[in-house]
Amino acid sequence: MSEVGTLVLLRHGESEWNAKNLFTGWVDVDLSAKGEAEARRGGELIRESGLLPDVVHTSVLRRAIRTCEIALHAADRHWIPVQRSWRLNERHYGALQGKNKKQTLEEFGEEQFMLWRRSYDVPPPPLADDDEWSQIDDPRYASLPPELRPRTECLKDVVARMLPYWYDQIVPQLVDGKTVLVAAHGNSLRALVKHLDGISDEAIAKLNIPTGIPLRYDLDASLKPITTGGTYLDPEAAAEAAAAVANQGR
Ligand SMILES: O=C(O)[C@@H](CO)OP(=O)(O)O
Repeated sequence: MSEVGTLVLLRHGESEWNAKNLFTGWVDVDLSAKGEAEARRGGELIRESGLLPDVVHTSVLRRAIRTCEIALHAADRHWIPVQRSWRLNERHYGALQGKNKKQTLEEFGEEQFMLWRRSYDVPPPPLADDDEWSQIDDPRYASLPPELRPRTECLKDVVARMLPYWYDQIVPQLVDGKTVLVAAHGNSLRALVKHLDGISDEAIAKLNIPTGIPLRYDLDASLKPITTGGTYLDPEAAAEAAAAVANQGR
C-alpha cells in the first residue's frame, strides 16, 4: 500500500501514426480503431482493479486526451477533474516528425537511429518552422514564450520540462492521498519513470512503455516507488507490447 496516494500511468492507445510506423512527436494524430479498443481495455482494467482515479492529467495532444476520455468512460469515472499541460506532451521529434521509422533506420543505420530514438541526450536535428509537421503556428502553444517552444527534444529535455509539472501539480495531489491518473505518451512517461525509479541515463534506453496498459505506482512518503518499475495491471500483455515497441523500425 502507498503511504501517499496512488499514481497510475497510461500511455495512449495505438495512434494512426503508430500503426503506420511514423515518428509522431508533437503532431496531433488521432487514435486508430485498435487504439480506441486499447483505451477501453485500459479503463476496464482500472475498473476491475478498483483503482479509481480522483483526478486525471493529460497532455494537450488528441491521442492522450481521447485515451483518457475512453478509459474513464469504461471505468465509470468520466466525471473526475481533468488537467492538461503541454509539459506532458510526447517528446518533440524534430526533423524526424512525419518520417517512416523503417526507412529512417535503413537510411541512417542502426547506431544513429537508436541514438535519435533512445539515447538520453542526443536530439534529432531541429524541425524547420516551414515544415508541414511544424507546430510553430499552433494556437495551443501561443502563450508559451519562445525559449520554451521546442523544435526538437531529447529525453533529457523532456525530463527538464516535465518535472516542474510533476512537482507543482501532481505531487501535491498524491501527498493529499489522491489516486492520480496520468494519460500521456511513450517518451513523456519514460521521462517520469526514469525520475521515479532513478534509472541511469544509459539504462533508460532499454525501457519501453506499451500502449493502453495502466501502470500502477505505489509510493512511500518520500515519493519513491515501493515496487521499482511499478506494476502493470496486465503484466503479460505489457511485456509483449513493450517488446513490440522496442522493435519498431525493424
Ligand atoms: O513517434 C513517436 O512520437 C514515439 C512514440 O510513438 O515513437 P518512439 O517509440 O519511436 O520514440
